[in-house]
Amino acid sequence: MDTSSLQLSVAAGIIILFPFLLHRFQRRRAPFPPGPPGIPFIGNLFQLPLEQPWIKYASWAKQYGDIVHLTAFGQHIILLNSESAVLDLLERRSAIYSDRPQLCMSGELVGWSESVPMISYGDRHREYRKLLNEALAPRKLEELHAMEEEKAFEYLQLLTKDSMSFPAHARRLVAAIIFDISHGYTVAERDDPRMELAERANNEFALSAVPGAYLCDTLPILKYTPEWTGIQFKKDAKQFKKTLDTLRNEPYDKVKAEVTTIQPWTHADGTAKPSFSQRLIERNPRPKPEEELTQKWAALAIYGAGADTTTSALEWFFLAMYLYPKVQEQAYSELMKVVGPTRLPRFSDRGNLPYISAMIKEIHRWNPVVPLALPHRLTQDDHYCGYHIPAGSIIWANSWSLLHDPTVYPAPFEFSPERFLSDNEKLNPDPRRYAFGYGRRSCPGQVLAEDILFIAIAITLCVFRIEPADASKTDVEFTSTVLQVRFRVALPVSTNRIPYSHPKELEYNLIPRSEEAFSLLQ
Ligand code: HEM
Repeated sequence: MDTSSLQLSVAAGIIILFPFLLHRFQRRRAPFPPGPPGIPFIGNLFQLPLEQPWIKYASWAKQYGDIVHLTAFGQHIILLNSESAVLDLLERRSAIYSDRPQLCMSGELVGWSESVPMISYGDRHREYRKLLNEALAPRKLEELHAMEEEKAFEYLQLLTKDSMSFPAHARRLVAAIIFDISHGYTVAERDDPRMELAERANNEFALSAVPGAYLCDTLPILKYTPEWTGIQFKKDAKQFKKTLDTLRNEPYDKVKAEVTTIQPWTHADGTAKPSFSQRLIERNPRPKPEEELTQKWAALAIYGAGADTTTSALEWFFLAMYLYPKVQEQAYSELMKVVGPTRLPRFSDRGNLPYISAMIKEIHRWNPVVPLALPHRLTQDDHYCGYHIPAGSIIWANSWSLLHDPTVYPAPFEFSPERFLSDNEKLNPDPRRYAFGYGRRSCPGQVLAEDILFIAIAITLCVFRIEPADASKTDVEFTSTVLQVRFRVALPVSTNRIPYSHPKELEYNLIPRSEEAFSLLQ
């Protein structure tokens, strides 16, 4: 090669490689997003708020910008506080932002890391989502409306008998609908063993995910400690795993035993009620062990991820009704105009009840049940808005902050369904876009949740007026527990636990609307 062609080749090489080299150079030079200064090695661990972290995160955003960087023991944490950042990263770049962080104790040792919401992004997750999306498609869910109306009627009857236990009845209603869908199981009127098992599993998940409670989360090597040493965390893991395995296997195995095509030689009598599990078993009568496990986890996810969230939204509805009596009266008057006093509302009325629909949107906006979505995990280094976001970062999207931005939702702390009835398209976008999460991990149960909320809300308002027990008390207290567990343990918030939002307590009176309304329950 002569000198000139060598020079030419070098120049061409530089031109071709320049964008790549520049990108690498920028990437290496790019700083982390700004954030509050931390302590060496420990990072910002002690600054992470224990209660309602979304509020502190929103205030950091005002100080440092829409993308905030924190660390805890070397773990990078990124807080996203604007719509553009959330959608750019979690939706437009969802191929690399859809993983989940894992904990050693609750994830690996107890086994939750295989569950739909917690599993790492990959083939198994895609398989789960395929099964769930198929079963929870809007057209499929319409077939369930009659069953849901029936369960809502039962709930109203129980509420009439014992009006002071709304949270328990709401929880039972949601469980009754969900277990019917997932396993064709009928929940008992009280002390249902399967609901108790599910709550125990949730409780144990909460305990096993408490940051700092188990040293193996900080030093994963400890997981290899043999059981014969009698070490406590191994004993706890064994007990929690047993509960989780029972909850995943028993309901499914019961359906399997009832489907005659599987085991015609047993006493199975073909009595399996139509359900998600029953259809999976019939469609794939001889699954490989791996396929069967996938089916079991998918069936469990409907209860596991759907029950507490939907019940919480109903609690927020209750609270909003007694804090905002004018809204309640407006909803009631719409119901009386469309449904009238001589029957109960049905799904077929929904299209004619715009105020109720706006109220449900406002519940999702006013106090989103999952204010920070679930944590996403970035799988490869990324570069955004001039910042470097390292692979392995835990990403929290502050949905609460987006839903309380006064430039988008004026007077954001007011409960005002009217905001969704105005013609101004620029303001008050549909809050469900944020309340149900993002990208490839967004909630597959949204339509089901909306159905349950609609029927429970419409039917309650037709029969009862909800009043505060003490009208002078107007301040709301929140909790941000891991899950709403029976004993409502308030637990500190870690880098990758899931804070859910609940009202701390409900103090209300239920006043029957009329003799006529009451007689509808007979
Ligand atoms: C008001 C009720 C509900 C709300 C507000 C809600 C909200 C959410 C949110 C914010 C996420 C996390 C999304 C993300 O990581 O970006 C999620 C995930 C999930 N939700 Fe819901 N949800 C509700 C009800 C339900 C119901 C009824 C089901 C039943 C099937 C369900 C099943 C799931 C599952 C399986 C996931 C995990 C998805 C994945 O990781 O791929 N949810 N939900």
